[in-house]
Amino acid sequence: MSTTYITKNNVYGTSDDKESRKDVKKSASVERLLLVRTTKLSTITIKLYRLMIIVRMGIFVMFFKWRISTALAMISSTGTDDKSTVLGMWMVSIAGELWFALMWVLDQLPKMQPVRRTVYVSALDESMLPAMDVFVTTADTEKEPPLVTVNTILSILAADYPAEKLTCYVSDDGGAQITRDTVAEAARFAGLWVPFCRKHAVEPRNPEAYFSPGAAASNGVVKARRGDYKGRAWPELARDRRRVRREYEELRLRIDALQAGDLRRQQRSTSSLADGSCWRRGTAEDHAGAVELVLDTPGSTPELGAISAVGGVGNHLDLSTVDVRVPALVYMCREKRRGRVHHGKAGAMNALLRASAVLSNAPFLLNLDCDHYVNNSQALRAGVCHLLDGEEGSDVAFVQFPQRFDGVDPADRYANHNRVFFDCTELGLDGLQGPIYVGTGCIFRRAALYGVEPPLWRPHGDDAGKGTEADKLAVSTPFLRSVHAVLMNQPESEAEQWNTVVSISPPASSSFDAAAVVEATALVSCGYEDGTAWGRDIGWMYGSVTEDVATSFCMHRRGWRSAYCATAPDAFRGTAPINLTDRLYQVLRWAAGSLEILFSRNNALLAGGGRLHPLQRLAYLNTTVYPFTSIFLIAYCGLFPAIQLVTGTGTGKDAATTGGGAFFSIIIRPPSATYIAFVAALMLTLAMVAVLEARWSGIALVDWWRNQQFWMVSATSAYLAAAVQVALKVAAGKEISFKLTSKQRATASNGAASVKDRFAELYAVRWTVLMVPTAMVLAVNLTSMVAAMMEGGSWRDAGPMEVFALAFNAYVVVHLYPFALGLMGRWSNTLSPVLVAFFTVRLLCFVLYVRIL
Ligand SMILES: O=c1ccn([C@@H]2O[C@H](COP(=O)(O)OP(=O)(O)O[C@H]3O[C@H](CO)[C@@H](O)[C@H](O)[C@H]3O)[C@@H](O)[C@H]2O)c(=O)[nH]1
Ligand SMILES: [Mn+2]
Repeated sequence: MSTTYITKNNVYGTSDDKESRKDVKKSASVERLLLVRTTKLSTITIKLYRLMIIVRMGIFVMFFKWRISTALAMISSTGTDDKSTVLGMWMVSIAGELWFALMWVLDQLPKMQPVRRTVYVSALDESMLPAMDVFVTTADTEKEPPLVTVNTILSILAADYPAEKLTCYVSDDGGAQITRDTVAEAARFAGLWVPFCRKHAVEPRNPEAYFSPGAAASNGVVKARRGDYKGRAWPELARDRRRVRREYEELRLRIDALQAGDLRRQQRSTSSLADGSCWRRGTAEDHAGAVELVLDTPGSTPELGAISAVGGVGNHLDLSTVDVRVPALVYMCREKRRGRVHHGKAGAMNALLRASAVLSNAPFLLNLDCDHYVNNSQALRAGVCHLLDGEEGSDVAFVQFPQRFDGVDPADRYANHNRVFFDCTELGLDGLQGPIYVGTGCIFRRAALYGVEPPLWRPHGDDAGKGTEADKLAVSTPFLRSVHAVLMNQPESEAEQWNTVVSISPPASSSFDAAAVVEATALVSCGYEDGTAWGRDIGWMYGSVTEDVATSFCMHRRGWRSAYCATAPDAFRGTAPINLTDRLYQVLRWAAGSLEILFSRNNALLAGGGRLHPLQRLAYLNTTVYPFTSIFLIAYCGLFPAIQLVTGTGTGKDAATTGGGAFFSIIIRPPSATYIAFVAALMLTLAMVAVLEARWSGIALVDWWRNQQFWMVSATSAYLAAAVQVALKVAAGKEISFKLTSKQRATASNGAASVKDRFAELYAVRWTVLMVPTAMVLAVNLTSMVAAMMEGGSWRDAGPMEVFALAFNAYVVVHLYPFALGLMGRWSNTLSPVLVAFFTVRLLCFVLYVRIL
């Protein structure tokens, strides 16, 4: 964990709480409140890590110097006839090696200065807490089950945050009546759920996760045990829990019934099209806009509940000592019309940004995908610490939390946890200008989304509002007024920061008036953005299906910083793709979105702005060019072995006489000691960097390995497809669509079922064309190896190219192996004998071949 997490009641705090509390007291009395403490990592491990990276870069330089000079010498000694072939082959091979080296450097350099942050949540005074809007996006009731969204909403409403300062907005891009109905169901259940959570300090505050057996253990929350219990009397919790659980079961049934009814209506409407509009506002692509107030903002004074009857006579829930207020809840569905571009999630977020501006207009907003629920009720407060942290905090545009997932198989076969990114890369970036925004679990400063400059770069005395011209972002007067209210409140200095917070925190009015709701509806019409700078300079960026990377790039370029906030237990948790096909399509969308950014005005190399930290620029370059690796990779592990096969031999002395073998006759030399030493040094330093990285970040080596393995799988499948998609977009203008990831969970959540049964769906084979290149690489590998085996010859005839191809083949196969296991179906978890045999033979071939060489 990068963040030591200190809470008010100390229930979830870490062991060194006492010491931190002393710190807080001391610093509070001396100067201002200490909310965040940042420490640079300076252990011996991190120093060795930096050293190793530099050493490896040194080896790269020497290697390429040697390689290029050898190549030049060989080319010049070649007969004029073969010169161009030889030159071409050398160039291709060296280009590939240079690319791999460059990718490694781009990935490593921004990780050299990681920081750790300690957040002092307990230092936050209740009255200091600013208002917060939470945006939840949902788009498709089939891929995003309403029950998942309902749970997310409930976890937000029950978060430990003043009820009058919190507003939850749900955006429904599908325009489905069932979503509207289930939001209303969530609101009704919240009346019971929120006070229950408050009364017993329940965690996590997502009913499904709280009630389902086994879930608590897997999401880092220690299940309430009698001994740990700090709230009211234990028997009372047990009783209340039973009652609330019964109500929750009924909520589930009602949602099931709504879904069944929806399905029936859908079936009917497909048979008679005229009926289609009565269950929806229209279709998913064509419907009217709507903003509806589901729960109004409560008053600012706590309201104690009563002893309410739940589930019939004699079943009472005593809420007479609990504040029963529930935060406001708004349902929103932006207008969609056929033939218009809606910009996927980014469009929905911008509509939310405007609609919320004329309603609650909170200075900070949290963005959550419909499956990402609040797992730690203190998360919002932890995020606020970063944003309110004095002068430094005022330059923070957003606070990103790590993405964590439920329902991933224990082996994490498809590298869903992405540990290297979330626990190494983002921490490294936090030491520079801040982490990259990753789409969900992120708290934004509203002003930063209106395209203004951070205070740090603003000329003194200049107010933030000046930078934004009205015609750039608005045609609506009430909206403009709300924007100005936010921008005028932008702090100029540290002292002002506190004033701002205090002046913003009490909500402007205790309830939204009808006129505001009408205005909000106008703001989510699909023509609103025409002729404005939305998506270009304002709000979430358009033009890429990874709107997150583009949006954060624009903010960092403007000089804003961001902060990383990893809490224990995890702040938010979501669902990961359930099977390989889904996962590959997810990776494909990310890769295509990245390349879209590369070919846009937000290109990390070309986009101006001296405010971007140079290493930050490298990090953005890395996150936008990486899919091209597929081309080099496939050339190396597909093309080179294939050439070997096509030319008949790679090693035979008669190579020169067979067609196309000229290349090998010249290049093939005994593998020099220099070459072997280089390969060994490069591999060894790679391994050492990995081990040190795992040590300083606390991830397991197996996580690192998963990442490598899945990188190889995606690079030989989805990345290639992404490159093709983007080529089509650039050449023929074919737009890339936002294909949603399914949030269906592995079916059996029964604690008793074995791992194999629980993840049966995950291991099931669902063929996708994306796997074709991967399968080809595997096939070419196998055949080339067999061919080489059968060929014989003397080791003196082998050249560096061959040794390299061999080493590379082995590397590829080792990495693809677990993927092949995945293809074999569910029983593969216990190492299928067929694949073990395949792998052994492959290794044997390798050993034998090397001996023959
Ligand atoms: O037209 C659309 C498309 C998507 N969404 C919402 O966007 C979110 C993300 O979609 P999902 O398919 O779950 O994306 P992931 O595969 O999980 O992608 C990650 O990466 C994306 C960028 O590619 C980010 O937008 C996501 O927030 C982030 O979770 C979901 O809540 C959707 O409901 C919309 O509201 N409207
Ligand atoms: Mn998702």
